[in-house]
Amino acid sequence: MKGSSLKAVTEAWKGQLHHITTPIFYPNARPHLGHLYSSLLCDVSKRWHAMLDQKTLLTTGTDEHGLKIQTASEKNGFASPKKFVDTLCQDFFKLDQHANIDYTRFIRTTDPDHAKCVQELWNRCWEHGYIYKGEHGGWYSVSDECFYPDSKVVQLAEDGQEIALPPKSDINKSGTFINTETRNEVVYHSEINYFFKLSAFQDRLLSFLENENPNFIYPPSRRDHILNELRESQLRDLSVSRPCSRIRWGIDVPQDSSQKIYVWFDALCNYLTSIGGVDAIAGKKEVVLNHNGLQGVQNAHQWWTSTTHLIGKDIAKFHAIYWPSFLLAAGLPLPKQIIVHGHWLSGGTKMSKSLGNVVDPLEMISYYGCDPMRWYILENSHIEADGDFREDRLHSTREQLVSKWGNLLNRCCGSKFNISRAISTFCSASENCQERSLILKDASSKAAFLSLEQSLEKLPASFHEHIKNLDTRSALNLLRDVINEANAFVQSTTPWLKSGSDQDLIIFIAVETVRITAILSQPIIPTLSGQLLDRLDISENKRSIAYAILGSDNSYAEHANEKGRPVAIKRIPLRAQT
Ligand SMILES: Nc1ncnc2c1ncn2[C@@H]1O[C@H](COP(=O)(O)OP(=O)(O)OP(=O)(O)O)[C@@H](O)[C@H]1O
Repeated sequence: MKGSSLKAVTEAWKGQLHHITTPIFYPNARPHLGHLYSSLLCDVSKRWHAMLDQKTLLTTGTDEHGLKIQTASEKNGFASPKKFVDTLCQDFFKLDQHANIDYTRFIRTTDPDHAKCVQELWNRCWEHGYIYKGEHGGWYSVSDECFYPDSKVVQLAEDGQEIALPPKSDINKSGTFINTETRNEVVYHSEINYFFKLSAFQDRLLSFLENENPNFIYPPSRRDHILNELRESQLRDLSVSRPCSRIRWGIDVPQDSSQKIYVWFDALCNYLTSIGGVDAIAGKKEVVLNHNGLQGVQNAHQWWTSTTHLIGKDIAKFHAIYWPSFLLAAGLPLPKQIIVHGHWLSGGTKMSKSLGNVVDPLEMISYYGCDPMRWYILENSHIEADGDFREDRLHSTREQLVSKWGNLLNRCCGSKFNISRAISTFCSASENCQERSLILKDASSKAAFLSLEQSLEKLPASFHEHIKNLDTRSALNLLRDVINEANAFVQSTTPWLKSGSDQDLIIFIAVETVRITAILSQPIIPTLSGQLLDRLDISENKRSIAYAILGSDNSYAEHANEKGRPVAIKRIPLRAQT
């Protein structure tokens, strides 16, 4: 039966909650392509789930405390770290706005409700006996905001050669030491800190990830990576505070104002704050969230267990080991899932603010447009792999949108054809496609028609299968293939040399390809797909997933074949390299 697989999908998903989170980004420099990538995947996921009639939230924001911010603020001559982050977070707002990221809350860890939430989480862990005071000595990286064991540190000689770490007593503390993975500098510190009993959660986490919820970390390769880490090395208790003498810019430890809470404990808690806070999630109090554009969200507990964290692989350990442990210690439920994606590289290494090897997404958007940039990123990445940015490929992606999709639409909208007549004839026809195809005289045209009809029939459910796992590359390949198939069909059947129902049948299936692909691509390219649908005079209330079925809308395109209608997307040259 037509559209039955799509119906099964929509029925199963309808009415459920979907909360997706981006990591909160460190505003110590302007955002780059990597930040946009995480936000974009979340935006697509949110928009797709909304199309499936789910209630959705997307939360994002900035991680504004810690030594890195304090130091960068001083270095840049700001009067206070707050003034520094107030300035830099504007770039993150701007990127979201220009990239059309439809978030419901942009949380800043300097928001007053957040400080309260962090202290509540701390208090719960403290009351349950999972936080204690002790002396801490270790290798600390300011850049990575964490301590490393001796096994992950080497000394650098003056000529840059790596030397094995000398015994502790012989460590020349004025030498240069680096972490072996991130290559960032580390320094030896000994101080009084509060510790979190991370070691108490090793078995619990192993059993959870192995048996209770093997899909908690996606993709499986990332879960296996975390599982190996848990199996092979003993978790050590984690220092979760820093003395104020070293870090002034942070949230106070509730029991001890001489200490500030470790930035990761603070930052991870944003996910709780943004949907109502600890007590609301624990079900102790009811809150009504007034998120931007979404009034009156209730039941924080249910939202929390429907939460997916999307993160880059650089922060997998913090989300998959530390975060569940903090939550378990606090007696809170765990979120639904953690999805981990790969990195955009530049010169073979991770694009990062600290290294400065970045692509400025705003620059690309301002020249090539938001939607071509969105399509390019989503088609040229895969969550399991790292990727390289190429501006010439972005340009050719844009070219393809113009020459394939735009061309198919423009052909159908030519003044020789009458889409309105074509769809009113074939949408209301009682015969099935097999019978319709008989109108076409030659066997190869009939076969091509039936093949295209089948591709369109299968498209929505297959598209869903890929998008639900954020395999946007495969999803976009499906759209591209069917558009190519429709172009080839029009080219070979030459409707401009035909008339009557022969011509109408070709135009019917070609324009239906544009309509269905534009409906499905709304989460990917929200503006451009809207313009394509506008060009076909498709009413606003017929753009939902239920209309992504051949022949499901019999009342559009009344004026589509009139001359002088605006074109959705035009060609531009590759940007001149400066
Ligand atoms: N190169 C990248 N590729 C993909 N995602 C990235 C990349 N860089 C950052 N991100 C996203 O941002 C998150 C980290 O944010 P952060 O602000 O720490 O970025 P960063 O550029 O790595 O910063 P820094 O260089 O200051 O450490 C990652 O987990 C990921 O979601």
